[in-house]
Amino acid sequence: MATPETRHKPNILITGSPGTGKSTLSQQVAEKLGFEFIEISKEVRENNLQGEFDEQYSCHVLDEDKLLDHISDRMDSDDGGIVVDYHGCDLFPERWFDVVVVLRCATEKLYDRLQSRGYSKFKIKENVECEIFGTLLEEAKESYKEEIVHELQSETPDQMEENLDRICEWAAAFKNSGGQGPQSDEMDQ
Ligand SMILES: Nc1ncnc2c1ncn2[C@@H]1O[C@H](COP(=O)(O)OP(=O)(O)O)[C@@H](O)[C@H]1O
Repeated sequence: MATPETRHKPNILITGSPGTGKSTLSQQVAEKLGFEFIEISKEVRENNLQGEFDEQYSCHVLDEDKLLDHISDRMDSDDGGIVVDYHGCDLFPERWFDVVVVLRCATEKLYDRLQSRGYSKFKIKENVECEIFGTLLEEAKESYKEEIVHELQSETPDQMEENLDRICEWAAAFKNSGGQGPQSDEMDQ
């Protein structure tokens, strides 16, 4: 079972409230680094990993056990080099990730992004509140070592580009440290 000490390339989790830009950024990071991209919502849809249907949110609830089983071989491999995108982080084993990024976005912008997706008023309110309370950041800090958790603003295309560069630098720092995990002083520059 791989750990940050044995992994050849870092595994990166990109999390945040829906609409903060996770899938767009994750795709770019994976492309730039030549890493595999696991978009959890797509993985769940394509592999029938849903649980029951939630009427209020008008979507299927995730079957967490099925999902973890489904991706565990890849996540526990010593190869590493996987970018995961999901609006949650406490369901994954802590050992799976070397870098955890929490994307943040101002409420008005997030509201507009979710509205243009055609979300119901209820769903927009729930997701915007999740962002206001910083729920995902809190969850990430409770689930992973603080030094690997990074909060990044994701409101403008410039920020998206800066975030891409920073994450790639952290991935390189992991490699330079010989698979010992990125050093916190290198990561916070
Ligand atoms: N930093 C950003 N600057 C401008 N637009 C962004 C930014 N991040 C995301 N977006 C836009 O917001 C929308 C939601 O992004 P997406 O990546 O689907 O979010 P998520 O995967 O977190 O739900 C997309 O239309 C995307 O282009």
